[in-house]
Amino acid sequence: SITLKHGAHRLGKRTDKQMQTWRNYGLGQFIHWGVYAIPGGHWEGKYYPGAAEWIRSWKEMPKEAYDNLYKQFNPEKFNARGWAKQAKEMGAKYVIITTKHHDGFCLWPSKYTDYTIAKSPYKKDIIGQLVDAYDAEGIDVYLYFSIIDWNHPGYRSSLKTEADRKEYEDFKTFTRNQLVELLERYPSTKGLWFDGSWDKAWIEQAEFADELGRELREMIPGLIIGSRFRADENGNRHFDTNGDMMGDYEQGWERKIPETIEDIHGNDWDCVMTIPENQWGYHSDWKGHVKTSNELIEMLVKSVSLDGNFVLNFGPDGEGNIRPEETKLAAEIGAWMDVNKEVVYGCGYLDWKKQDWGYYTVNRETGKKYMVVFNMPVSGALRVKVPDNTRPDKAYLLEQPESDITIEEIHRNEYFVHYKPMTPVKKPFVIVIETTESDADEGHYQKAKT
Ligand SMILES: C[C@@H]1N[C@@H](c2nc3ccccc3[nH]2)[C@H](O)[C@@H]1O
Repeated sequence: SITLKHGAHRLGKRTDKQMQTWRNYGLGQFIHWGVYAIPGGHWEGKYYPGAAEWIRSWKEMPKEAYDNLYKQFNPEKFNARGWAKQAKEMGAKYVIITTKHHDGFCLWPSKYTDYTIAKSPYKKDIIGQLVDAYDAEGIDVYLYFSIIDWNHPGYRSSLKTEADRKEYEDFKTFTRNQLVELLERYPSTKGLWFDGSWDKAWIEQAEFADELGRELREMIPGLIIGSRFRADENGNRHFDTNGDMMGDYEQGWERKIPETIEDIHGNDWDCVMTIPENQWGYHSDWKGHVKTSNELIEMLVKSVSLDGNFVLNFGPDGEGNIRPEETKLAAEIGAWMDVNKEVVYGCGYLDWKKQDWGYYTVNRETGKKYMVVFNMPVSGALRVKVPDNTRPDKAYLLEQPESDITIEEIHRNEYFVHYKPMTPVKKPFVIVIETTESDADEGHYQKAKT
């Protein structure tokens, strides 16, 4: 490997308490809220086919019109306590809240720009209310911050001229000032979720970004920052020139989930996911497939089974309401978590061969192993392959600990867990499987000669 001044500053996972807490969350909530919720994906009767929070970039949206929307932002229905209560009931252990998206509108009264909530009819600090409400529910708060800022005069996506560079210096100072301001105002923040860091201009700021990250981490010991924040001195993002991840967890899984344990390269990671195909901010007319709670629960369990966190996005409307579709899904996920949360919280990857019926998770403290079943085989026989010197002794339904499910040995290190549900299976369910470390098997299985 080569020597880097601004590459990864740590190899391997962070082992401190704050990161252990992060690793054990399992389920998080993303909130995308801002003035883009006012048009909600439409303008003068025209439908915007892109992501609602990007409507300012649409050729049909006059920039002037968008940039004046804040003058009508007055979300009277906004109820931070209600949002936090709903997230608690869903089972979210952390929340990531947009402080400022690509449009540059600040949901907190920043003193470094007038383009903030303080200058809207609503006036009050939205971030402060959300931080207090989620803290009160015991849900850890993380702040989303977009480096891209279409409102700031010094922002550039690339630096072509000396004038660009001079302007961009002001933008860099502004960016640092806002981040320091956020951590000073909201010291209970556990981490920052950076976005919009793919511009050439920012990629060239390896030294500045590295120094800024150091300054922010000094302000809040244990602060958690993902791999999307900065590039190394050769312009490499997420992974430096030596292939080592920069930051505390991998932030590359946006609307996608790793397939195998090899895909995560031994790093912590989160998946951030939308309910429709690709809408983060409020769009009043979702087109295409809207994910069901069964699909979202499978994504959650698949993420946990591969040692990651799953963060589900909510996009409140211009009035401050959580839309009915999201309320319904939050309730359905919450009902499932009420019964099955122990297969998510504090759980991770079990190195048993993945089977078609679903996913294994294991509790990192207790070693308790779970089979989370999504696809019941017509036979009712759930195949389980165990590592050498491991013998499954007992299996029972998590919901009925007194149930005793038959385990049949069918081959060396291979078993059928025979389960015939009494009633039609409508939601994923969990079988707990207990094992003992047995000595080498008696060798009564003969390998074929071929
Ligand atoms: C977490 C998500 N990241 C932002 C985003 N902007 C993009 C531009 C191009 C490709 C992907 C993008 N994701 C989305 O607007 C949302 O905030």
